[in-house]
Amino acid sequence: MPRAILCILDSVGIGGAPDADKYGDTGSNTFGHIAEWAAAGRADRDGLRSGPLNVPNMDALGIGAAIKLSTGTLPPGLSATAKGGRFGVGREVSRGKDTPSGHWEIAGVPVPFDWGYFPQSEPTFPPDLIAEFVSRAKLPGILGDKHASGTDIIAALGEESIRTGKPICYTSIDSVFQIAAHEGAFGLERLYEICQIAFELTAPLMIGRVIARPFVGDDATSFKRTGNRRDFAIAPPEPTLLDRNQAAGNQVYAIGKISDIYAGHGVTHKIKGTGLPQLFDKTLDAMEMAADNAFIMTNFVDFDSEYGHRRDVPGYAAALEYFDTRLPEAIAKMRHDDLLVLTADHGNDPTWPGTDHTREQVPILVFSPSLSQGEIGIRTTFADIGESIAHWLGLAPGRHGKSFL
Ligand SMILES: O=P(O)(O)O[C@H]1O[C@H](CO)[C@@H](O)[C@H]1O
Ligand SMILES: [Mn+2]
Ligand SMILES: [Mn+2]
Repeated sequence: MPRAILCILDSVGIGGAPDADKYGDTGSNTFGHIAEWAAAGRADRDGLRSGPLNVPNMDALGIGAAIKLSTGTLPPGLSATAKGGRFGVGREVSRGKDTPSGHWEIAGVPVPFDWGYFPQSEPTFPPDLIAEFVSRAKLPGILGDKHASGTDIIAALGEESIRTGKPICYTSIDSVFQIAAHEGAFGLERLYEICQIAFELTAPLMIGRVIARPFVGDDATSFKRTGNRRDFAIAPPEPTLLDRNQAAGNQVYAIGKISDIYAGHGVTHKIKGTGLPQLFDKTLDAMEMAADNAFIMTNFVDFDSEYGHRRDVPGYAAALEYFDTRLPEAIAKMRHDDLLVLTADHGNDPTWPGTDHTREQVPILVFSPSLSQGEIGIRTTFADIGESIAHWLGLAPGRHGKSFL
């Protein structure tokens, strides 16, 4: 009986989105630019990595061919043809270039509405929203109240936050209200409690997520965010592939951020993890445990949060190379009728200006021991990924997208 394993390499875009101009992202290409920089010796870091990008396993599944299909250009060091599996390109119809939009559409539900966003001004949050938040959460006030990179704002305001008991509230070009506070001084449970209050206040503004960003450390030089991040998210507007597989009586393993991204809907097994090694281990564990017709979905967030937003090209390259070294373990564990799909939810080109996501097409790399090699072309919605998995698992077709299997 079939099973499906869907790996979201968070932010691993491959350029070429036809509407990238509306986002100021024309020419961005996360994977392609990393390969170019690596080939030019611009992704070297002592003790971490050096030289051309070394991803033979993803290349065999068709990453080079997918990038060529997406952009017309084959990045250096990659192959124009796949050696196994089916490769293609995903194009997003949802307007947001954010994590929930990408994930929901991949799971068969394009986002039909516009998210709320906070303006680039400072303060960024509506004063009445903050007044209500401070009052309901019984806070002495807040810090931040602007667009910021999470690591930078913790370095800048973390000490003051510890001293005053005021949490750091910030946003980005995504539909987010993020709250950073010290795990010890402020308290993790207290942080989650105020995030829940903020979520209730921001949901009517169509803000997609409130994100708890706990950190530890003694001062600006040692502050570090922990794996206790938690996303309080608006639920998808229709049943996703997760709901559909659960409703059919099957298992749904949600690994890493997945459960948060779908507001827990359709999840039968919620498995948390931190860092690429652990997330990969947990995916392999799930492959051991999963029953017939199970759907296993993992979000590998580090590509995005640790390297893309940080504009860290060597770090991103090393992360791709690490993931690639682990791929044969997943393939070795596959049963004859298991399906493995690698894709991404948006781009986050580390060579691009700023620190935000980039509007890109994404790779769709599909492999099963029982599937012949081939090309699936440029799919005009990410929902084709979810529909293909639904088809593989024997579920009835959904409302959006078409199976390529
Ligand atoms: O800079 P940090 O805190 O990592 O924030 C990033 O993480 C958020 C959620 O993925 C994005 O909206 C982006 O702003
Ligand atoms: Mn993402
Ligand atoms: Mn991100």
